[in-house]
Amino acid sequence: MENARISGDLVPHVFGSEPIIGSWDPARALAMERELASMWQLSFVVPPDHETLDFKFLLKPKDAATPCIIEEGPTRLLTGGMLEGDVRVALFKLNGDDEVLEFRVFNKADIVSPLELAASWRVYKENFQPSRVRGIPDISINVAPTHGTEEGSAATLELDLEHYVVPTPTAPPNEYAANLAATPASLIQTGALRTNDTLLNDGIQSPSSVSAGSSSLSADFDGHSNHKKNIETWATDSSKKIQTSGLIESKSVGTFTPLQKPDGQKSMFIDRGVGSPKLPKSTSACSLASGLGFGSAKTMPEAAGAVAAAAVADRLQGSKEDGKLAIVLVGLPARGKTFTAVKLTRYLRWLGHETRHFNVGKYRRLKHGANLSADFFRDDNPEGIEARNEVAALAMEDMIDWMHGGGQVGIFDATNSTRKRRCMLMKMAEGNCKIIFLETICNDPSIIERNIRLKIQQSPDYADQPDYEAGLQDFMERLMNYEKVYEPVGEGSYIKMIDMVKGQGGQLQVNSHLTPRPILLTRHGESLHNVRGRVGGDTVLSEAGELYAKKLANFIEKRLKSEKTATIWTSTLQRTILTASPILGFPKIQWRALDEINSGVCDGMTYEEIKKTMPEEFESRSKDKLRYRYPRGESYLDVIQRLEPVIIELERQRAPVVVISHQAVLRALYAYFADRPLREVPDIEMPLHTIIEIQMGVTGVEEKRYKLMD
Ligand SMILES: Nc1ncnc2c1ncn2[C@@H]1O[C@H](COP(=O)(O)OP(=O)(O)O)[C@@H](O)[C@H]1O
Ligand SMILES: O=P(O)(O)OC[C@H]1O[C@@](CO)(OP(=O)(O)O)[C@@H](O)[C@@H]1O
Repeated sequence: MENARISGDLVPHVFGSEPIIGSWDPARALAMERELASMWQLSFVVPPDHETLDFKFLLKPKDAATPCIIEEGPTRLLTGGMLEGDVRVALFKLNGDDEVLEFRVFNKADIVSPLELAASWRVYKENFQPSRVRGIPDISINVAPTHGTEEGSAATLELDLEHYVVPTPTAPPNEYAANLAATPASLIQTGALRTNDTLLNDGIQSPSSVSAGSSSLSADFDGHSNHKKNIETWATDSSKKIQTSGLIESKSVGTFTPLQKPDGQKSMFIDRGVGSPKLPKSTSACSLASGLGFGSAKTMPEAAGAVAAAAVADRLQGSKEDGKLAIVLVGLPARGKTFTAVKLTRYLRWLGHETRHFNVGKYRRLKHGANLSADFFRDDNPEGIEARNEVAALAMEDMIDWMHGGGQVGIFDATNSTRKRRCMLMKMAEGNCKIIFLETICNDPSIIERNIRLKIQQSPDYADQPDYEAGLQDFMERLMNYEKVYEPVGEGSYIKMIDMVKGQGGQLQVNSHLTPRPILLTRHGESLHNVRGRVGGDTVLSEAGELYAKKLANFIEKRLKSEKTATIWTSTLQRTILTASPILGFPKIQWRALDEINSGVCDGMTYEEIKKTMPEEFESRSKDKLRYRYPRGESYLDVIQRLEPVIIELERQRAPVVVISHQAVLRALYAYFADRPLREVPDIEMPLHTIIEIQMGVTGVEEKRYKLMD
């Protein structure tokens, strides 16, 4: 709606037939947002086949005591996202009809993708119903600002967003960035580098044409682009960085290959072993893209499997200190191995593992150049096979050397498409590191086609190939050569990611010798408040509670005696800390997130007292115990939300954990492992003096209960 004259103390609203717009209650109308000085807007998602939405506009004065002003004329009807009939102006009579305010009305409907629609509508429909019980609503949508929005503050916002652009603070040099492109030591030491490729190295050794740390590079790119560039090489300590104009992705050093730019200029492409976005090379590439309907392709969902695989590898890895793990990718070309390797590297680093990505394709290009035809990859080309195995071995040597130097998880990125090759790698790993194979399998032709197009556009292998079709032809031949000899993984520890690339569906098959480890859940020993039936509080243990604490310590000593290590987690309330105190020999960690549900104003009361003194609270809680939030306290939903980091940490633990916590908290934790639905959480049986053992094997979750005393 638009009206240049409206003053700030009348806020346009929408009200009508659906609960989201107040079910015809002006007091619960939905406020419109001020887009511009004179434009107010409200946008929301409705299913395409939604029942007709009846609504009207109304103006709500800031002062709640003043009545709303409802627009003149019949109810407006919204069907399929569009207004029925003519979009008439909205007329409001003010000051006893002496004045009429007129708004122009605009209506625009966009189709949002089924994914976005389903996500937003389902989430609203199912989970985020405004809480119907006493207490603060779980969410409130578009509540009109109650204070502090001075008159027209939004209107003063400059529309030209560039006006607000500030320089991005420069991040300190990141030694990881060089990782992907650092020129492999094994190739430099063996002098195996191609001579006519000009190399910037990481300062280990400088080929004649470039002196490490030189401030300029004279490179012979096809003769006619022999020009000086202001460039600094990137020394191993990455203290220096490349500064130059015209370079693409100058975040790392590596081989430079001239890149065809549309205006015929030569610039330099850096081979980091991973594709980096480049300008399309020829119209055919564009037409193919649009032909595949990728013209408007949004970014594809992240490789979900990579994170899942990392979680498995993270558990396989064992305690961070001494584990060495090689994650060896397996898969045909264009199955997203490198894409997955990059995500895996980033995620495992985030988990705290010293991780590095070794891309064998990069070794091959460095040693044999980036312009090898499909023949090089034929299974009846002995030189090709010899050369490919040699660079794979060189990469594996580098990885093992790196591990001896402190590296923990190496991501070995190559097709590794035969049992013979994988056997060679397992032999090299013996005594140096564990190996887990990560096979990416993609059966979706549209994804494969998309990957191939991107590969030819982005891969260093085709950086010199100006003709997209020729590149495509060659790559398809290369693919055929690999398909002829490809042997799926069936040996050792492995994870198969099957069609997981779209982030929807697909499956992860894990065959690895993950030693399952137990998680022991138990409430604290009986507390003085438990004896008196009082909730919350922070009381000490009763005599029975103290006896339980001793029995628990004996139990844990026996149950975990074969474990190298374990940890004891408690809340910050003394009834759990006192329960843990007799346990010896294991580190104890106090989590505030494990504190009992906060009963707010009811803390320390019995249920009888609550029922007598706050009947409406008691009534509300018994009606919806999941969503009910104690005044100035928490709901079970609040407890569940604050337990997410605990769950993530429990999933990552490789050693047993003993969780000593509280009734409500343990109901929520147990529901996660036992896969119980949300609505059951507040009523799950969680008796005192009982230990629930959860065994998290690869096949699923087993449970066992020990009742140590009544
Ligand atoms: N899940 C994905 N989402 C988006 N792009 C992807 C995905 N997987 C692969 N790609 C793109 O497809 C191309 C081929 O993937 P790549 O990882 O290089 O395959 P491989 O290493 O198996 O040969 C690359 O340009 C990559 O960016
Ligand atoms: O949600 P309900 O069933 O009230 O159970 C939670 C209550 O359990 C109690 C005991 O009544 O927990 P705990 O003793 O395990 O700390 C109270 O502190 C807590 O408010």
